[in-house]
Amino acid sequence: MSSPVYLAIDTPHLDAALTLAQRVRHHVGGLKLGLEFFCANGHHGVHEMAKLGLPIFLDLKLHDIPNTVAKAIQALRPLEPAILTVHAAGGRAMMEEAKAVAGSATKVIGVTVLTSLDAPDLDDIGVGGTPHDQVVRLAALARESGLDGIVCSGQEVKAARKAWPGGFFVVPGVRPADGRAGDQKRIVTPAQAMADGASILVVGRPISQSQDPDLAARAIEATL
Ligand SMILES: O=C(O)c1cc(=O)[nH]c(=O)n1[C@@H]1O[C@H](COP(=O)(O)O)[C@@H](O)[C@H]1O
Repeated sequence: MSSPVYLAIDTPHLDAALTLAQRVRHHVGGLKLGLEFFCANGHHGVHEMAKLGLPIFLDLKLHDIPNTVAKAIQALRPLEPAILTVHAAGGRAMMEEAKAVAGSATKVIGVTVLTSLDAPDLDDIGVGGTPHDQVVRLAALARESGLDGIVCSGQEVKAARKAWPGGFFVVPGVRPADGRAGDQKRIVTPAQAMADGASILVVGRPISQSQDPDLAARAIEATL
């Protein structure tokens, strides 16, 4: 079975991205290409990364009016990503449109509450309640809107999975027990996230910033 770990490729440099992905390709299950990579390398960069043969998760976190998001997704269709993200806070109509225009082989996933935010951060942007409550609320909305699943932290995935047993749950912000949190605020270990119902994990710096990325990927895999 392939690893549930998707490697976050957070660099604007295509050569560095290819080198890193080649080093770890046998110990990760897919590659996550985010805004930093896509803004610098566009469709060409995605095609180059896809040549490595791993599933591509295109993490653009689209968030705009329904028409604009739908048109953006149409423009991305030739890339046939396995996974594509939109912000669940964009609302029901936006998510419905997103799912309607995405290719049938693409899972459209709603980002709920970023793992870099905690309760005071939500308060700052006028969202009352806890991250947990907000994740559960947006997960229900994403499900009703026809999406395939959500992104949430490992602290909420158990509750989200319980409410949506057939959902696809993406968990970033995971850290090995001795890992550095950096800007992530709602972290759990990879093993805990999987035990609580994650479908896949997104791991960036614990692998990419390691002296030996392949060893770091294998060490994480061994804990699962
Ligand atoms: O959608 C994501 O992948 C995502 C959502 C979220 O809530 N938090 C989050 O960290 N991510 C992404 O997951 C990756 C985490 O990277 P590290 O913190 O370096 O492991 C980054 O590429 C983020 O863009």
